Amino acid sequence: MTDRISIISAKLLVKNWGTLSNVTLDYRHKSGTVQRLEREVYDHGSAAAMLLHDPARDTVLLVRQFRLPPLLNGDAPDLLEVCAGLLDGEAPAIAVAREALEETGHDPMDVRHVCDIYSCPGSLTEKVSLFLGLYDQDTLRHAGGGLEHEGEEIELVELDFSQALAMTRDGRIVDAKTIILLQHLALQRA
Ligand SMILES: Nc1nc2c(ncn2[C@@H]2O[C@H](COP(=O)(O)OP(=O)(O)O[C@H]3O[C@H](CO)[C@@H](O)[C@H](O)[C@@H]3O)[C@@H](O)[C@H]2O)c(=O)[nH]1
Ligand SMILES: [Mg+2]
Repeated sequence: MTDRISIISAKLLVKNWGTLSNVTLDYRHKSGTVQRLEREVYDHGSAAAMLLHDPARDTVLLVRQFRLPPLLNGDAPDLLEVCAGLLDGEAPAIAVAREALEETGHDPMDVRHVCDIYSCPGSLTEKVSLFLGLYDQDTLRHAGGGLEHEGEEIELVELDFSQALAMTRDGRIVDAKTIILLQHLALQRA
């Protein structure tokens, strides 16, 4: 790994949809002291997400869907997000195009990689590749809505960009990847 860190063992706690492991490691502090630590890590693979923007009308196309963890944390469970999905072994650019089509029905144009983020680096191995893409009436292929047989029920929500940005400030948009992409678009035109 690195000369600061030695992985001693990784004990599999749960292998189901994702994999939860308890990792034992030796961490050498700057002082030279070596400390044995245990950390639980959840691995469900990496992901990709895309903000769809229509520059002519200055709108964005988001998706609203049920998310269990916010509900368990005492928040509203229907989150407004950019379209996104897990990689399923694909390259991020391929996966994000597939997810955009499944979830929004659009085959976006001029897709551009923005940055990669660790969504929760203390607990998850997941790295999310963020993209910006353009949509309009010519990129529409079908109604979208996600895959019902996988338990998805996705509502498409089109908003004026300024309204979506305001919603990141008043708590109506709380998903990190969505906030980052909306702020990226705002910075780009500032
Ligand atoms: N059987 C089973 N299926 C699951 C489980 N967890 C999720 N799924 C299913 O796996 C699929 C995941 O859908 P994707 O569109 O590929 O991923 P996503 O959930 O949209 O993930 C994106 O958004 C998340 C929330 O912000 C992000 O956490 C993630 O990184 C990614 O960006 C969905 O059909 C969902 O129902 C589980 O524990 N068991
Ligand atoms: Mg998804």
